[in-house]
Amino acid sequence: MTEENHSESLSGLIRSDVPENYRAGFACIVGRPNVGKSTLTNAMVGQKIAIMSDRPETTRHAVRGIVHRPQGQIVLVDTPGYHRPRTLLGKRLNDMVRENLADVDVIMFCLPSDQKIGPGDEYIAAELKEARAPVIAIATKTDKVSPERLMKHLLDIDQLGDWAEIVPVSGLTGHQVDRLADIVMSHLPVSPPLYPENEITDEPERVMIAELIREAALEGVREELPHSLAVQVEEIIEREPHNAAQRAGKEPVMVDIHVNLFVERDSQKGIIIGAGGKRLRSVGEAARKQISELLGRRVFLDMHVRTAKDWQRDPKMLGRLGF
Ligand SMILES: Nc1nc2c(ncn2[C@@H]2O[C@H](COP(=O)(O)OP(=O)(O)OP(=O)(O)O)[C@@H](O)[C@H]2O)c(=O)[nH]1
Repeated sequence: MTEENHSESLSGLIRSDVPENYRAGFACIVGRPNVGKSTLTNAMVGQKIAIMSDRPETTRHAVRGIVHRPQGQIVLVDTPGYHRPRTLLGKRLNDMVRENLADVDVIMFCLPSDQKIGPGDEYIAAELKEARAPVIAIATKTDKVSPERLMKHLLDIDQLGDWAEIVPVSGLTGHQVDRLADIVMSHLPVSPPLYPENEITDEPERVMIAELIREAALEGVREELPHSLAVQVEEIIEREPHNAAQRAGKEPVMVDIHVNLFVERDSQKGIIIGAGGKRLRSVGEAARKQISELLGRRVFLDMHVRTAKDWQRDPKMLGRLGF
């Protein structure tokens, strides 16, 4: 995005107390699955937004976090990562990544320190050669390796491409995260703030709710349900106020959230639901707590498990599920 674009669309947000050389813009985090993109996003933003997991390919949406600093603002786009496309879903994910890359001011490329650079990283490095934006190569998970191993990794990264900077960080301990934010900021255009200061994400609540439920539902059964679960938040309905504080708008009213969990085969329904519905109840309880925290109000969660055969290959179904 150019400086002109920023100031055109954001003239309404210019504030008098913004420093003269304030910078703001878009940054995108790329890398293979499981390299620490979500953890780094959360560390930079300072609040849990992206969904973390021990398993690859959970970040299916371009969740944005916003990093606020006195001297600037970084709008982070956490991408799903590159996949060699096998299904329509895989292809859409790659398209999303490309679209994001075309539109950012800085690209952050994560390469985990505890793993050697491999074909997956080389594939992404080759794609990034086409990018217009400067690329900052990041050695992630530095807390997991010795200084010697880290040094070797940094040299390997240097050999892999032409980077604006190479920065080692640990999203887990926070080591060097502030420095990384400063470096990213220095590559952004001079621009007024793009978002109000209290905003940490512009991702629709619906998507975040769906991600939280999907995470809870996959807990412990990922082996059986690798990529066959999709979550659709059908409706979010506010209840009538039930006390004086709620009527006066001093306390948020409770919300009912209606959700569909789609699996590909009937046999997979049982895995999600569990004997006598026991598992689904505990999934609901775990997700409800997190959603309640996210929305800052009490939540009633109504979940239905349904079969949608081959949803990953059906464009209409993918559209309905937000892909
Ligand atoms: N020790 C250590 N572990 C980390 C660090 N960053 C991430 N991890 C772990 O690595 C795993 C994957 O991290 P994520 O942040 O989910 O990785 P991702 O790249 O967003 O993964 P996808 O969403 O699958 O693309 C999780 O178990 C994290 O706890 C780090 O700095 N240090």
